[in-house]
Amino acid sequence: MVIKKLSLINFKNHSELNFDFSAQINCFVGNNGVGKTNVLDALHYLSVGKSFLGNSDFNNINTGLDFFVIQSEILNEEKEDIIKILQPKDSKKVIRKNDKSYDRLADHIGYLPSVMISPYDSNLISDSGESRRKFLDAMISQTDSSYLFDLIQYQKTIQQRNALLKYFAKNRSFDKDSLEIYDEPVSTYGTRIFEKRKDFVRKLNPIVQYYYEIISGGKENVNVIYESHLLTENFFSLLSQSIEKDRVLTYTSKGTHKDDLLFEMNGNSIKKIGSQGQQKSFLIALKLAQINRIKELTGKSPILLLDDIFDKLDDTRVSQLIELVNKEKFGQIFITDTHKERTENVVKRINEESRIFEI
Ligand SMILES: Nc1ncnc2c1ncn2[C@@H]1O[C@H](COP(=O)(O)OP(=O)(O)OP(=O)(O)O)[C@@H](O)[C@H]1O
Repeated sequence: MVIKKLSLINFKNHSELNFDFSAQINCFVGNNGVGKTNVLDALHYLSVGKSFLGNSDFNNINTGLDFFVIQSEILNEEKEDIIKILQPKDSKKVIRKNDKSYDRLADHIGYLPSVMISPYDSNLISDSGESRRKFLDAMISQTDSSYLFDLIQYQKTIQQRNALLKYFAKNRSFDKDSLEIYDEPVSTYGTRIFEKRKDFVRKLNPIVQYYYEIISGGKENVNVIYESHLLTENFFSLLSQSIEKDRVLTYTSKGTHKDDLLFEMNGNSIKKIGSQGQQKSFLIALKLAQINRIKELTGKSPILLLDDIFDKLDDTRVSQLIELVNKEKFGQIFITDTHKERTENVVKRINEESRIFEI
């Protein structure tokens, strides 16, 4: 997949902006706040239909205006597709491929896989389990559309079960049989999600270790560990054991919606003992492993979005990363940087065709 052209209208701070991309490396350079990351965010929209910053779509319309449009020409093997995303200020977002609207956003996921490496990745280490679960889900969804379907159904069913628990609490009543109606669907969707997450992390971990060793020069040993209540108990017994607790809490306390990823360095939590540089290297290794898995599972090279990547890494780590990017033949790459010269030097060292855009 190669993004050949991109046009933005009223997207964030850009009134109108057009790009003709290189099939290999594209760099956006300019001062702080000129809108470089916003261009990467537009590319992220093309991939998964939403902002990577988690903003509501309406907030991404240039302030005070009525709509935004992101349009792109994408080379999909031999043929060219036009992807258009339109967000009016007072109605639903529309995503079209070659003039045909998708019924559901989920149908578009996986068409143009992407991996973003950004300063916000540090939230993956510092935030609660929810952001790591979202990361894991986004990663698997890009390679497996039935996973996304199971996830949506699972979340709906858990919401319904929680609503019933709240209804019981409000009405000072309880009916175990009605609650147990949810056991079957929760268990079916949840167990499938669990199996896929477990398998994905099992295969991801050695690749993270491989990349971390290259980036860090083999100094520390890292691990990605999958944590789930389902590792020790099946779903039916989890639900029946926690029924009294759920009744008091008025929500479902056990299940795959509580899964987490543990990031370790030399057997300790990386959050506690990792320096900023080590954490950043780990996150890059994690993302490179993500690219590797997506490539293996879909046969597509995901587009790589590198936001401010060179800021916190020392020169050796930057060189190692560049060598890696060079050697592994990643897909199309988009980089932002405030230093034009640094970008030019980096790009020179990578033996690929490139374009630099001053924003
Ligand atoms: N909906 C919007 N309408 C107008 N401007 C917006 C909107 N959303 C964000 N912006 C502007 O976009 C700018 C930030 O853009 P962005 O984060 O892409 O900058 P950047 O070039 O990556 O900066 P840095 O080098 O600091 O990371 C800010 O000036 C912000 O006010």
